[in-house]
Amino acid sequence: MTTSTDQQTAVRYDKDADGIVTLTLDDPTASANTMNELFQSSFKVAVNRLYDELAADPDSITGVVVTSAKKTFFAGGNLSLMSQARPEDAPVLFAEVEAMKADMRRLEKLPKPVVAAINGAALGGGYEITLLAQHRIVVDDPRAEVGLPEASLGLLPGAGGVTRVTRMLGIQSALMDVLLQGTRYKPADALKKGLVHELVATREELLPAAKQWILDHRDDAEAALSPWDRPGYKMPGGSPKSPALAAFLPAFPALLRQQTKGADYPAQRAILSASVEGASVDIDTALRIETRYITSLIVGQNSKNMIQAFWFDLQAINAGRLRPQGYDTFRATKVAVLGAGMMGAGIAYSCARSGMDVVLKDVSLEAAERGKAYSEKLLDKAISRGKSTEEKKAELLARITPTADPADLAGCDLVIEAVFEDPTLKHQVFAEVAAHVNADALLCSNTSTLPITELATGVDRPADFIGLHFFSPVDKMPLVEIIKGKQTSDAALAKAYDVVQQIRKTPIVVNDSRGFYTSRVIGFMINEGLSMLAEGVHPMSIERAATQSGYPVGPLQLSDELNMELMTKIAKATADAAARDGLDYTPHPGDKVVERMVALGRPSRLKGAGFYEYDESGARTRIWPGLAEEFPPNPDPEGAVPFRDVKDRMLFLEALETAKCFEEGVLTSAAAANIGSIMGIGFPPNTGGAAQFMTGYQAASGAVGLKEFVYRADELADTYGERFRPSAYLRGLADRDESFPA
Ligand SMILES: NC(=O)c1ccc[n+]([C@@H]2O[C@H](COP(=O)([O-])OP(=O)(O)OC[C@H]3O[C@@H](n4cnc5c(N)ncnc54)[C@H](O)[C@@H]3O)[C@@H](O)[C@H]2O)c1
Repeated sequence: MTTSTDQQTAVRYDKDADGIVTLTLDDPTASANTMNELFQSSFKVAVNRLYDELAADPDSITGVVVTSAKKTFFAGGNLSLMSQARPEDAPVLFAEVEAMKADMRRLEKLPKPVVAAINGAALGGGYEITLLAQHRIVVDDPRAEVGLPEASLGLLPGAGGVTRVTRMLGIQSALMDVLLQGTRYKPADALKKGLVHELVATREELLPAAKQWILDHRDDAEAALSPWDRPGYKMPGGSPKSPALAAFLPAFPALLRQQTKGADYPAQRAILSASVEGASVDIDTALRIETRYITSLIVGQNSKNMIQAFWFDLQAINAGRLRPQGYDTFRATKVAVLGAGMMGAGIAYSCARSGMDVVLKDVSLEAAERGKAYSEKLLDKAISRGKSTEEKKAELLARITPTADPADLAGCDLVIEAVFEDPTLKHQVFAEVAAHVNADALLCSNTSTLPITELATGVDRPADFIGLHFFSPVDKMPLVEIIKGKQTSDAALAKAYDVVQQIRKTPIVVNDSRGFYTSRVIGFMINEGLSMLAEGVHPMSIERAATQSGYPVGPLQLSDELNMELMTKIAKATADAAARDGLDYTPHPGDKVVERMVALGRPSRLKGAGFYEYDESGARTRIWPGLAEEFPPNPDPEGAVPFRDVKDRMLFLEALETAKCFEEGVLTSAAAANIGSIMGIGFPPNTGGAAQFMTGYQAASGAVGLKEFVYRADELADTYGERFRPSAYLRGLADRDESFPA
């Protein structure tokens, strides 16, 4: 019997003959359920109705099932609205969140059992709704993930998530397993963690199982209470007042700093505080404390920056914003990977994993087989971790054919070249395979620095030639930079975009330039770090400034990894090309440091000697003590360069070069700059990426925007040199209150 009213609602109310009410979340105005106004008002109506019916007849309702009619159970908060909230909106926002949470609390306290029947992903706000239930059943489908990923967007689970998960799992497990990392759990793992109580195999079994649980517990008064509302409830692992936990608690902020390498993530700090402070007080007070923290995060700048990159930009790229429209989706079936070295081996694995047949070609069969053995090694590791099986391994390896014979490339509709970084050799290998692969095969080069337009002169079909820049290690790195040469056709670009998505990586698209976007820009951060070394900044200050800004590693470590011999070669090639094209080229002050390290025979980790010392296994042991003689640190720690400037100089120079890439048309989209810089070259994720760092820059005064960025860049230029001076283009954008193209 359906008793829904005709009025528009996002929460349908149906009662069956057993007195079980099913609340079905089903927003008629959108494809997914979110915490919009309609949902909030519909939820209030539904909860009021439950209480009204029970007031009239306490036996009229046996229990409540909460489920959803959408593909995902519930998609969470409304991020578009959140990213518009300003500091002055805080009081209104606080009241709105509190009102919503009051209704949620009423459902939780209903004197009848509530069961969540989770039919699809319940992340963030979705999982918070299920926490109101005393029993959670989820369909065992890998898409039905549960968890609270808010931290990855600079937010916290502020609709009761921090408070209830803390009470459910205890402070330590709540923070470490669920809240701080924002981990998403597949159903079986969620069951193991205690985030859900029961799995069913199919969607069809979900409602019957939920209703059965209610019928089985209809006479059990405790079943209607959440654990934390039951008499005698004790928090798992103890409350902050219990001596064991009290002794351990002071270590948490340090642990967090260690995890983030000292980088500032306001959301993680707020989660820690909300969890611990909330655990010391009654649940209603705890929920209010949580509301205070979420309000301050929503109106702050950090969440806006992170939401821009990790939500809006990623979504746009996945939906094809950077792909030319009007071309059919391309699916590669057989790929020729030329060169089975470090990159080729990884590319072969990634392609085979996505189902392509791979012909892996090197100069000898042995070299090609060594490349294939890399896939075997990765798969053995995955099996030992329970992430793959012998059958899957056999299946994947069977798709990779190692060879030295170009005739084996017959039928390939895709070519990815990854031989040595030498334009003549690259021309040669493309010429060698041209007659064997399909006449319309997409031709891609994985060069990391050579301009695509020049490389394309070596093939008959430059329109089908494109750069596909992978990052190392290929199997782990999520990004591929697609480089469009002058003659590359839109059709080829669309195909390349599809190929990257086919191998389940994220594409960014840029126009041709030496070093494209990523390789070009990261060099500036490294060089700036090294030039500060020459200025007398202590090497550890430089490394720490980088990691405290949110870079994964500092510029000295990065130089050792990248190999300074290679960096010298790239700098020389760049200078030569500039001279040839009659362009201005100012050597960077950091180049001298690199040259000196090479001359000293300390070029890289690979050679066992660089800025750091390494043991036999290749592990870093300490900064090379001789460095202090080569580049004596200023005895006054702040004397050379104040720490704030050490941080800003690296960030700003990388950002300013990003702006130059927009100016030159290398970059045409802020989404590409943000995602490319974060996922490809480790630009600090908490900034939202290199473009967002400029447009969302927050000055010490609290003011936000490109104008503030330009002002600070001018300050740096006045002190440290003209390379920090914003260009007329950037200044123009700031003056006109404009931004980079989305
Ligand atoms: N190493 C990185 O981090 C990285 C990142 C992105 C792009 N790249 C680019 O990828 C390419 C390969 O780099 P790598 O690090 O894998 O180098 P590598 O030295 O590990 O491998 C190169 C392979 O090419 C093979 N090769 C040489 N001539 C060949 C020929 N005529 N036919 C077939 N194979 C031949 C070599 O035998 C070797 O196995 C370079 O252009 C490099 O700039 C490297």
